[in-house]
Amino acid sequence: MTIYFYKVWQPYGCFSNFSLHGIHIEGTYWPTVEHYYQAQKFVDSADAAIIPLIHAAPTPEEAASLGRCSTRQLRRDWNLVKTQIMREAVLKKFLTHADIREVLLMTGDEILVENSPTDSFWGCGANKAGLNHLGKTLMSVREEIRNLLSLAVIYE
Ligand SMILES: Nc1c(N[C@@H]2O[C@H](COP(=O)(O)O)[C@@H](O)[C@H]2O)[nH]c(=O)[nH]c1=O
Repeated sequence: MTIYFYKVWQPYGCFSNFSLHGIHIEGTYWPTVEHYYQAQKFVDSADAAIIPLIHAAPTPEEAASLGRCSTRQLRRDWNLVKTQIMREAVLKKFLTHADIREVLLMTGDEILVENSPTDSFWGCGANKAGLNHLGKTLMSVREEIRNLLSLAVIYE
């Protein structure tokens, strides 16, 4: 059975990048994956001054709104690096927080889909045929954590 998620307050809301699960990456604490992801858009770009504002945004919605401003200049390699950046952040989130790691592992081999009606890159889009890269990232992270746990048992 496919598992759909989207908003934090809906079922499986902890799979949303807007869920309030902080991550430490390279010495910096980010309040949500969304804060980190939106800030990475501007690393080494002419608009890098926005990064501390995104970092300090009081909510992930505000972080996303700052990062989505169409007049700012994104880093040139953004389309090449964004899925890897997302994977690193999502992996860190589920390695850091044991309670939601259990929720992810309990989904077994079910297909996970970000049920975004507006995003057919990270989600499935309104027609449900989108690329679902966030769902794919979560499934890949689930697999990696399972492998890490089985290695931990072997070397115990
Ligand atoms: N969950 C969720 C969203 N989806 C998230 O938006 C991000 C994509 O942003 P961008 O690349 O700037 O279009 C990505 O983290 C995706 O999972 N968007 C929302 O407006 N509200 C929400 O509750």
